[in-house]
Amino acid sequence: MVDRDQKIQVIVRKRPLNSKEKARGEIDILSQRSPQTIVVTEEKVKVDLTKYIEEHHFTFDGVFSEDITNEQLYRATVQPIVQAAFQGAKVTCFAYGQTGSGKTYTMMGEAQTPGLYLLAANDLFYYREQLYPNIKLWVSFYEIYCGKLHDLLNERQILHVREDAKQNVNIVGLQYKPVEDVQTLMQILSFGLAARTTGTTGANEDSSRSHGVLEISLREKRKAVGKVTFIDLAGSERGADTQNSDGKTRMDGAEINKSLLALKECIRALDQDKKHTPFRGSKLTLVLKDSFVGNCRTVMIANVSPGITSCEHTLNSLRYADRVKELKKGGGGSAAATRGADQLANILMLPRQNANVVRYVKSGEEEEEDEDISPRVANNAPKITVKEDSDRPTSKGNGTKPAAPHEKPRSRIGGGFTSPKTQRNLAPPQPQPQPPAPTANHIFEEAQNMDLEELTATHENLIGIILTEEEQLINAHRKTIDDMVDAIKVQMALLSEVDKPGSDVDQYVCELDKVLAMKEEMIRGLRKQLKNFNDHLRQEEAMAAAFNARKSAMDVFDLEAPDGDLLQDMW
Ligand SMILES: Nc1ncnc2c1ncn2[C@@H]1O[C@H](COP(=O)(O)OP(=O)(O)OP(=O)(O)O)[C@@H](O)[C@H]1O
Repeated sequence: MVDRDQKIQVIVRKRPLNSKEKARGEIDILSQRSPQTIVVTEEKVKVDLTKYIEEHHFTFDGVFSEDITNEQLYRATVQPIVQAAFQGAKVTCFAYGQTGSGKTYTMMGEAQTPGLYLLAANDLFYYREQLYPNIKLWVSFYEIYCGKLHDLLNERQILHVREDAKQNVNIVGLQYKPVEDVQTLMQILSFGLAARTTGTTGANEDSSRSHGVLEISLREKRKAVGKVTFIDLAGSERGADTQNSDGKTRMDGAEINKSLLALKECIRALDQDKKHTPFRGSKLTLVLKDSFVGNCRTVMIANVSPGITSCEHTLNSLRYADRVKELKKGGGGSAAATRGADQLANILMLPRQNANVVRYVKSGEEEEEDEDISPRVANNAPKITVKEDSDRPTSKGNGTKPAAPHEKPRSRIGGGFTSPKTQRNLAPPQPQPQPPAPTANHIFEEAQNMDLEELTATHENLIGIILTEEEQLINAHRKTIDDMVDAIKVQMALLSEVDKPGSDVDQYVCELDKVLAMKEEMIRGLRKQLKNFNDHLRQEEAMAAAFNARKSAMDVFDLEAPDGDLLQDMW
């Protein structure tokens, strides 16, 4: 039984051999030696082909065998900390593990064996009725799939993450549903689960490739009191989908890997009371920022499969869980990542993070320093205005400035296109010369010279950039369409004025020229962004090919593979 004040617990849960494994005659390689220890019996082969057994011992806060029910697991791990949510704590429970290891079974459960969601909900409603009648429960359910957030309770709407001035992370548009009883909560959950993403990979047809995040928030009036969050993580082995020929699957796998590594670092930071929590390391950790700071209780349940064919993945899962709680080694993985990032910047000529993204900035508007990984929402973006709009705020935020004295409207045309603001808006920005992107061949050659760890970190970094750029490109596209519509309105206003008797044709020519130049520039900017994105996609393919070539070479020469820790950190 867990101490209710314990900040972090790492638990291992072993599932029983399933019927397929039994039919294949698989042996069970996992044995629980004590309430805290588990041993993996790995069969190995010597160079002279004689077989031998290597035992791997692991110790955790708790180890639960295949005989344990969901309810017993809940009583021992999550129940002791659930009530803390009513006193302001953020209670978070992760289910980690290989595909098919029992994450969903643990979280959602089955008809006769309700999982942690339902068991916790029962207790939350019980506590509310008995002790906290003024507190209301709200539920949200979303998934993070390939770096994007989808609202599972709202037709998989894409959601954007933003940080406000106080550095609180908000998920814009996420729906929270009020729940008054367990039945309603479970109906909402079933609805959300039906919308969850599964995909097809080389390894398993039904593998879960998304992180599902269920949040039950406790609020008194409109004020947040505490919350309980369950995260059913994507299959941990998905991070190793690097052999796949499909770029999207590769990208998807790398994103999963990145998020799991970032998660590990964040939990370690929480446990070590570090001042800095690297929650920006992935979308998953960014949206969970709140759960890594302040009054938190975190449970990580590592689910493991017992069959011999799962040995490697099981060892990787246990090593991962071990490092989450194994606290005194100090983080070693980030140095390689930093080196990789430097190398990436050098080889690919990339500025760090998102700075490479071309953003269309109208003249007169300063480019903002913006660390927000989500792009601007089109509606908030500065637009070409049709109406005169003298009383608008003149802050940098909407791209306007006060009119200079010499910029008085020259035309009698009523449309806003003659306003000082419009004139400034319509002035095309100066194109910035950019060096040509290195070719995929060049990247491939350079990558061949990197050591495997650096190559991995560089590749991951590039994927992170690509995922961000993809989102930004799509948003820039939307914004361009909005701006184009506005530009058409301006042109229509011009036409209607020029048709009037006594109109100023010179003025018409001048204004039309500006609008057309602006449209040209918008398209040029978008195409530049598109090319940049496309270059990075090709570069990523080259790096994946280089990695696979290097790995095959290692396999051919039967070189000693890096230890499991390193492999886990790599992909
Ligand atoms: N502790 C357990 N006892 C009995 N059956 C289990 C247990 N854990 C898992 N199972 C069974 O194993 C199968 C796979 O479990 P589950 O779907 O929960 O895996 P998963 O880790 O969520 O996989 P994925 O990542 O693909 O979603 C299911 O049929 C489930 O019923």
